[in-house]
Amino acid sequence: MTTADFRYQRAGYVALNVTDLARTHDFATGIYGLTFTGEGPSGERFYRSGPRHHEVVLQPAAEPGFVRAGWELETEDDVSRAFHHFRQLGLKPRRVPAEERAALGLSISDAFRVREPVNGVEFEYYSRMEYLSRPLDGDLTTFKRFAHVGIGVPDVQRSTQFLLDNMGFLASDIVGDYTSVFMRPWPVSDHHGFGYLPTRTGAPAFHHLAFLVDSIDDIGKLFNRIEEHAVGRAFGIGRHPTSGSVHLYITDPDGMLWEYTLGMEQFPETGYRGPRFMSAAPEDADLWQAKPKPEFVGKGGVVTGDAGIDEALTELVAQARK
Ligand SMILES: CC(C)C(=O)/C=C/C(C(=O)O)=C(/O)C(=O)O
Ligand SMILES: [Fe+2]
Repeated sequence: MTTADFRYQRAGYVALNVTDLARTHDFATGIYGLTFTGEGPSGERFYRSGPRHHEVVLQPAAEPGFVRAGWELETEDDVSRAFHHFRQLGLKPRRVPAEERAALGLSISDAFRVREPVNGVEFEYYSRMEYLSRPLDGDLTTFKRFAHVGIGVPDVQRSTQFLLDNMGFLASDIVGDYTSVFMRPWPVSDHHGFGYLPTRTGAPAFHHLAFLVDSIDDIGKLFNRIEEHAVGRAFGIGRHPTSGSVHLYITDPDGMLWEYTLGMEQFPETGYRGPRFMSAAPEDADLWQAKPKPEFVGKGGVVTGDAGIDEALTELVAQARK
């Protein structure tokens, strides 16, 4: 159980800024294997691996980076409780206007956005995303679902503590002296839906996104596809000691990291194990001794904005940073 009185259903989606939408579109569909859903009114493009309207949003921008993570809650009541929970905390949640919800496939859901105050990372909450019955494109990969996003931050421990204390997350594993922490939005069973990792810039930075795939064939085929198309490989094929998943990280045209992950540990709703304190020694970094390449630090910033963070939050932010 967490201290939050709302329940998560799944890690929903990630929105990214990209500098060349056409090139990243070709990467997302032709290399990574996602299906293009369509374009929104501001030129943003939606991509999916299954029936839900989208799991990735790509927005054209001057600089690459993370815009927000979307979280599906179990019911509309959960969305309402979450909204009041964050408002009571002083976090200033903002409702997503109806026109924007319609573009996001959320016409019959309430939806709001809120920034965690330690770093300004934006989360969106909703409960009902449109299902599309039309078939997926192609057969490059058999996906299970969108899995997680990783963000680099200056203070992993403080950042984690805020999510555990206030945002309904549980820690699954802690690497080193809070070098990285992998968290799950309770009661979602996947080992993690969100991770904090070291930042390469001193400021919040995008690290990677990941989708769960169905079989080792999907990982092997991606490995050969990236070689054929001269796409960069940042880490893998390997196996994470933390979630136990088989992984392969590749770089998109902006150098941002997209991971395939296979077979991660599943947690029960209650009676789960506590977080483990994992060794951060390089020789413990991968069960198959895969070595991260220099590109594994990632690329891209985090759009932190300042909406919702004002003087009323100074005390909360100061506490969270202490
Ligand atoms: C090498 C990194 C820090 C690491 O430990 C990654 C772990 C996992 C996992 O356990 O699945 C990730 O998904 C990840 O951060 O990509
Ligand atoms: Fe990952």
